[in-house]
Amino acid sequence: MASETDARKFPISDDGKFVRPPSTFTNKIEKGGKFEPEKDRYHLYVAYVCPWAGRTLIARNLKGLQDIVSVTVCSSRMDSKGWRFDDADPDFPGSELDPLYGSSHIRDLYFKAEPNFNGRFTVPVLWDKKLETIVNNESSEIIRIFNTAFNELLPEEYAKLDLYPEDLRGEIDSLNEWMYNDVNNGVYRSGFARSQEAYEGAVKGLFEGLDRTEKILADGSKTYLVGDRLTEADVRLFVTAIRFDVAYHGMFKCNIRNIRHGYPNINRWMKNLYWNNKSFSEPINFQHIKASYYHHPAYNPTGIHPVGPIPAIEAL
Ligand SMILES: N[C@@H](CCC(=O)N[C@@H](CS)C(=O)NCC(=O)O)C(=O)O
Repeated sequence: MASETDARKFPISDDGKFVRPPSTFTNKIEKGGKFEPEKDRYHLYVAYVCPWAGRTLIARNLKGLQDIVSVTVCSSRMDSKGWRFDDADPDFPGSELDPLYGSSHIRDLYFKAEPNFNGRFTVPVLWDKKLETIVNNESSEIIRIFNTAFNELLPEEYAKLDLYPEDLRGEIDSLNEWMYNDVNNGVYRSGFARSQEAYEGAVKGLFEGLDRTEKILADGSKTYLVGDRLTEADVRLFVTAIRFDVAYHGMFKCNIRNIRHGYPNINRWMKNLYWNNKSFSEPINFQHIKASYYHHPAYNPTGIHPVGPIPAIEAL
């Protein structure tokens, strides 16, 4: 794998495939552990463009953690040092300053946590204000932390919401596995492929994954993916589905079909979550999503981003 210094260049294998590196901070928050569940101790750094960060924002809302875990939104336009805060991209609306250290870039936090850090400077970042370090930078783990770690500090209605219920774990795990590879990461494997063959392999797998998802949701016009309850599986698919027509269809050449015309059941399921549940719609910023995906000099040198689709998501 080529070594990459510019944060906007993504890891590519010799045959042109996009290969997502594993996350590097994978601690838990738990009673009696290094990271104890406490109010006002943890801070989440995100970019609205990022679906992985989007998972954590939705889970934070669903679990009512807004007063327990604070959030900072950085600009959705990277530069050569990666994600930047408002002072490094002041013209970008809706981005914020780093309230903890006044950092200019997300990478400053990685170096604060680990001076010799040599991985990728990704969002989301779950930061510990007490020990001044990164707790976890893997969204699938952060949403599980949010699901359980703070339950004792939460009112009953939020504590009892379980996004990963014991009786559905087997089904959720097996769905997560192919859905991550084919769909959630499939859009990136299509968009960041550097050979025709790698792109075609990824995009075919992606649409097979969407076809499979469509069938699951068609079964009795299901409201949720697994069982009859909202689970993390819905959160994980939603963040990809909501970006699909707006960004992946065009920028990542995922254009065999789109969601609104090609997948009526995914569209119905997505619209229901977006329009009927504020936890899902609140962290969706279509302006950031478009501005960022189309802000890749290597893939879109003019930086012009498309006007459509209009509307970004259809009405119910
Ligand atoms: N496994 C990570 C992936 C996070 C990730 O790749 N985030 C992207 C933004 S969508 C990122 O920050 N990329 C910056 C880079 O790779 O330099 C997770 O799910 O949290």
